[in-house]
Amino acid sequence: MLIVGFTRNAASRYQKPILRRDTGTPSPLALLRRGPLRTVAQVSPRGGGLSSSSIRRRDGPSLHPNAPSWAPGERPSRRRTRHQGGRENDTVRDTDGPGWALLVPLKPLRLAKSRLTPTAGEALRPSLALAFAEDTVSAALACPLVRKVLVVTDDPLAGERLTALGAAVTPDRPGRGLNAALAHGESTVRNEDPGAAVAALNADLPALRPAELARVLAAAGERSRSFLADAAGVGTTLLAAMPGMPLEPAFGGRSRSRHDASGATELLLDGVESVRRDVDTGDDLRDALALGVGPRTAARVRRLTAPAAPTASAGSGR
Ligand SMILES: Nc1nc2c(ncn2[C@@H]2O[C@H](COP(=O)(O)OP(=O)(O)OP(=O)(O)O)[C@@H](O)[C@H]2O)c(=O)[nH]1
Ligand SMILES: C=C(OP(=O)(O)O)C(=O)O
Repeated sequence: MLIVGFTRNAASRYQKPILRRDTGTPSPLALLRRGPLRTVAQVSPRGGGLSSSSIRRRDGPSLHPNAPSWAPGERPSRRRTRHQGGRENDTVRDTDGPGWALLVPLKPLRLAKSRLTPTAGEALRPSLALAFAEDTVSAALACPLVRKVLVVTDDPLAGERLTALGAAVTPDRPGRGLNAALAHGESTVRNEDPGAAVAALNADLPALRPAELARVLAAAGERSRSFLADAAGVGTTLLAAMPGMPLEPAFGGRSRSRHDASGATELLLDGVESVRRDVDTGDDLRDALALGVGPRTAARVRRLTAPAAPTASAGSGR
């Protein structure tokens, strides 16, 4: 009885008043299998797409530039990281502004990404949410301007996996929603490291590229408080504050206008699609796949789109 009551409370704690509708096609798996997705990814001019070969080969290399070339848990040095992204990272140096501490909030996986249920189904949705968070955090840690990633989550599995990647994890102690979780993360970071600039970054950016994040953070380093609008132009994927400036997060729904009204400067940058591309719906996921997603998301999507295994009787009708 106690367990049932706890589960209900936990669910209502993370419930959203309004859920954006998934505008995807009626058949989500068909949507992910459609031709354009594969074609766009295969011929991605940036070389970062999810190729059909990387879909097929279970352990094959991902073409995404944030695919780690180091063992899980082994944090690369900043210098090594800077050269990993090749040409994209060449213009970003450690001296471009302060070191950033990134706050990444993450709901318990069993509740996260509810708008992806029509696409992923109840069974795969939590692992897809985890894959998004792993690819987001992995790319953030590979960004040369980032000196720390603090994940705010109550989820034990996510905490374990993200710690193994090199992130710090703190529980969602307030338990009063996304903005309270971020305020908690901000005070934790500022107590430990008062000289850090702080930025909140959503955990649902599976196409995130370290070099694009570096461009956004370099621009944020020139303003006292700033934000980046999401791909839909309605929400926010990153909110940044320089040392000594309060973050004042106002995420949720139409947060772009709220952050604007709060006095934060909007970062009007081109070419940072991977930082804007949050994934809430099946349509968003298809757009992220076209940009090129990280290796964990690629692997989960492969499971989503894999044809059902033939049964023993199939093909035996000769
Ligand atoms: N720690 C923590 N993170 C949260 C909370 N609510 C949302 N988040 C995270 O904040 C980011 C944006 O969240 P939402 O889009 O509201 O939620 P979501 O789980 O991603 O998706 P939906 O369930 O479809 O709304 C994601 O990284 C979430 O995991 C919360 O109450 N606590
Ligand atoms: C939390 C936000 O977005 P979403 O709910 O679309 O992930 C936001 O943009 O503030």
